Amino acid sequence: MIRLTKIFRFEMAHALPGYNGLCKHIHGHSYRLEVTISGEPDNHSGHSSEGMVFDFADLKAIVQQEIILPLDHALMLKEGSMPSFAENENELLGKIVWVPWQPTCENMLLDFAGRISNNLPERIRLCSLKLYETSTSYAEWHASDNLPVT
Ligand SMILES: Nc1nc2c(c(=O)[nH]1)N=C([C@H](O)[C@H](O)COP(=O)(O)OP(=O)(O)OP(=O)(O)O)CN2
Repeated sequence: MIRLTKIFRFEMAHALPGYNGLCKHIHGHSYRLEVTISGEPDNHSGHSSEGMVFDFADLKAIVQQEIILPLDHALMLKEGSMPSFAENENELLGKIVWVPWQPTCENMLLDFAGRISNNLPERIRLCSLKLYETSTSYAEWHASDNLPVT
């Protein structure tokens, strides 16, 4: 088994309503997301992906579609934390992503794990995610910590 990692960046604003500190206000981060998958290299000759576990380009396409396109330069807010009246009238509010959870690194990772896993072929496993919110703060999701209860 081999692990592959691809690194992504996106800019996003958020707020943590009810938080006892500055993060209760709308503020932005340059997020860095590290996505690690694992599988066995495909050594069937003649395929475009010969010798690869999974084409980095295919991993990029999944993460772009599921995470970067919807979240880059967006404002992520918890549902109910702000009236949504002006969204369609003001371009400044043109990219709000409403989520039912507090938009912390932890909850974002739980959401990302589901989105990425659902788009990977069965033979490829999502191993881990690492999300940097600042250069000194990051959260991690590991498949081994999140095994389904049987
Ligand atoms: N467990 C979590 N704690 C905090 C989160 C979070 O997502 N999970 N988020 C925040 C804020 O969004 C904040 O912007 C980031 O926190 P922090 O590392 O404290 O940011 P600083 O700029 O103060 O970092 P320094 O390097 O210490 O200056 C808060 N907590």
